[in-house]
Amino acid sequence: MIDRILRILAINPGSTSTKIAVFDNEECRFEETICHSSDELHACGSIIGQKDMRAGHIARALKENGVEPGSIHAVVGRCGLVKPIESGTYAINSAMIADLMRPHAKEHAAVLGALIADDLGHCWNVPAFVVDPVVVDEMEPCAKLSGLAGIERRSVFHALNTKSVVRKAAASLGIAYEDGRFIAVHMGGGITVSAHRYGRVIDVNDAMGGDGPFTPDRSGSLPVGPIIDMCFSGEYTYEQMREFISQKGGVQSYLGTNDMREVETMIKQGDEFAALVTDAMAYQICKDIGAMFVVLDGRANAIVLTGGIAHSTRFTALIKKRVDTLAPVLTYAGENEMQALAEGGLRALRDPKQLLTYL
Ligand SMILES: Nc1ncnc2c1ncn2[C@@H]1O[C@H](COP(=O)(O)OP(=O)(O)O)[C@@H](O)[C@H]1O
Ligand SMILES: CCCC(=O)OP(=O)(O)O
Repeated sequence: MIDRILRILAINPGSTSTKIAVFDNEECRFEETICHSSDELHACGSIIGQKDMRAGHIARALKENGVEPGSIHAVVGRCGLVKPIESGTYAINSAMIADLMRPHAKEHAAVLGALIADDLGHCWNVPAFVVDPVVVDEMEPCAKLSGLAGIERRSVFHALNTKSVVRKAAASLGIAYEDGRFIAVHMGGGITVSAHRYGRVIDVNDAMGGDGPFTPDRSGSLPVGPIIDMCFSGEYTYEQMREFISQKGGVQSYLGTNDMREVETMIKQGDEFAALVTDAMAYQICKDIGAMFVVLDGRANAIVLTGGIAHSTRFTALIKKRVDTLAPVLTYAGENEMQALAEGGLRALRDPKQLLTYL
């Protein structure tokens, strides 16, 4: 018997790009990354204000690639900061849309994945799903305590990509994801170091919360004392302080760019400070890998490096030299998010019982 071909549109909005792909079953028919200039983004005013602009690019890309909307069976989007939930594929419903419209959810472009998928699903009368949102929460109770009553550690990370690449890494080692212990390091705009034990992410730094290593444009964890002083100095607004954590911290604050390719060029041209900043980012990542190794009771099948920065062999070498005695280091440069979105959508279409409900 020949399987019916199911066509999936996958939508993945990032802070500076919108990736879209169309899959016929597991096979990618086309994939396109639409890069947005900062002028194009600023002209929209806010992340939510970018929705129509990004949706317009998607419509154009579908047309150019000869994909008729009527041929699509489901739309699957990356999803942003909704409530903490279990890993899986969720039907987009009114409760999710209401949560995506809350101010805190609008801080990251991933919110647009669900909103655009929902619009297109209604327009084409097909189901709209999200897969492994950034708020997948499988953290152990012990990992939730911050050290101050009233502040709980959050699970906000690259769940979609890291679960997908760790599955691949496990398969390459001949073990099931659900049977192994892995440390995944996603190194992109945000950097997260996650401990995967038997298929669950039991601890991870908060990608958006001033936690973990510094990144191309986020501060990561900071000494709290000086931050309190800055907050009350009268020199900075609330929004400026938030920006240090989410957009204007990290490499951006030291070197004036968040593009690690530019930083590599600076280093090649002899810029010693750029080399020091890069070394420090790798050093902080390694400290968190060490912490997650301990979270996994000192036993890991592999350390998996992924995300855009994993394309840099100079950078991955800086990490390997400190941690390759702990476990084999496997590199999956870039991300596997489009495939992971499509696979999540296909699972839900083929077996609707697997579809989870967002409450
Ligand atoms: N070949 C490369 N060498 C070094 N850095 C790279 C390379 N390719 C991409 N990057 C960097 O990766 C970061 C973006 O990673 P990516 O995973 O695409 O981001 P996001 O997690 O935001 O989707 C940027 O800082 C970019 O400069
Ligand atoms: C919101 C958590 C995931 C994240 O940081 O994504 P980016 O690296 O794409 O900004």
